Amino acid sequence: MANRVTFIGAGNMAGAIIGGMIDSGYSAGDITATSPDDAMLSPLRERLGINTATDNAAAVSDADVVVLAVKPQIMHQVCEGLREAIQARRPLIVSVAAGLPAATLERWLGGDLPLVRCMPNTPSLVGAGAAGLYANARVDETQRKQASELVEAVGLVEWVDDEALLDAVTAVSGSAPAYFFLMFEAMEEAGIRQGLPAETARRLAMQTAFGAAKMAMASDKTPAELKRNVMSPGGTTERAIEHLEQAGLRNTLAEAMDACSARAREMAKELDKN
Ligand SMILES: NC(=O)C1=CN([C@@H]2O[C@H](COP(=O)(O)OP(=O)(O)OC[C@H]3O[C@@H](n4cnc5c(N)ncnc54)[C@H](OP(=O)(O)O)[C@@H]3O)[C@@H](O)[C@H]2O)C=CC1
Ligand SMILES: O=C(O)[C@@H]1CCC=N1
Repeated sequence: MANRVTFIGAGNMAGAIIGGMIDSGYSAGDITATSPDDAMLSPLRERLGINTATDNAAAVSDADVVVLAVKPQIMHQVCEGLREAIQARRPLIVSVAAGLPAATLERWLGGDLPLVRCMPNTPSLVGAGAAGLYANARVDETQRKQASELVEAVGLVEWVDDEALLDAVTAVSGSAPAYFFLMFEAMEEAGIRQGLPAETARRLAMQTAFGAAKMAMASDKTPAELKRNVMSPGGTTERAIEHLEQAGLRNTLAEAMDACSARAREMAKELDKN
C-alpha cells in the first residue's frame, strides 16, 4: 500500500474515503487532510487521528499520493497553489473531481505527471464504495496498483481504459447513492401514508434495499429473473411493478442518468476555459 497519502480538501468525499481507509486498517499517521478552515479538520484529527494542515503546498511536500478532493469549480485555483510543490515532489495524483479531464488537471499542475482520475461514491465511508478509475499514460504499473489499493480499501474498483466512460461511471455509481436515498425517502413517505411509524417504514425500506443488493450480488440470476421470482402471477408485486413500468420509471431513470453524465461533460467544458 502507498505510504503517505495527502487529501487536498476534507469534505464529504475525502471524509468518506479517509474513514473507510482507517476502518480497513490504513495507518492514520500516514494520512494527511487539508482545508483552509481548521474547524473542518479538527473532527478528523480528533476522531480519526490523522494529520491535518491548512497549508496545501506544505502538506504535499512528503506525499507519495496526493488526492485532489475539492469542488471542481475551485480546482484550478487549488492546483495553481500546489504546482510548485507537486513538480518538486512528483507524487501520484488522484483526482476525485467530477468532469475535470486528466489532461486539464495535469496542465494546471505544470504537466508531465502520473494522474489517476477516480469517480468514487460516499458509501466508501462504510467500506461499500463503488469507484471507476482511469489512468493517464504516465501512470506505471506500480502506481496503478497504488491507486487500486487505496480505493479498494473502501470498496469496489473498476478500471476503464477510455476516460470518457468516467462520465457513465458518475451516472451509474458516483451520483447514484442519491437516487437510492431518494427511493428511501419516497418509500418511507408512502409507508407512513399507509399507517406505518416513520422509523419502521425507514428500517424496512433500507433493510430491503440492502437485502436485495446482497442477494443480487450473491446470485447467478439476472436482476430480471430475481424480480420475476418475487412476482407471483396475479399477486401484489406484479401490480406494483406494472404500475412502475407504466409510470415510466425505467425511462425516467435512463433520462436522469443521461442528464448526469451530460452535466459532467458540460462541467469539463466550463472548467477547461482556465
Ligand atoms: N460528494 C460525493 O458524493 C462525490 C464527490 N465527488 C467529487 O469530490 C470532490 C469533493 O466533493 P465533496 O466532498 O462533495 O465537496 P465538499 O464541499 O464536501 O468538500 C470539499 C472541501 O474542500 C474544502 N476546500 C475549499 N477550498 C479549499 C482549498 N483551497 N484547499 C483545501 N480544501 C479546500 C472545502 O472547505 P470549505 O467548505 O470550508 O470551503 C470542503 O471542505 C468534488 O470534486 C466532487 O466532484 C466525487 C464523487 C462523489
Ligand atoms: O454531484 C456531484 O457533482 C458529485 C459528483 C458525483 C457525486 N457528487
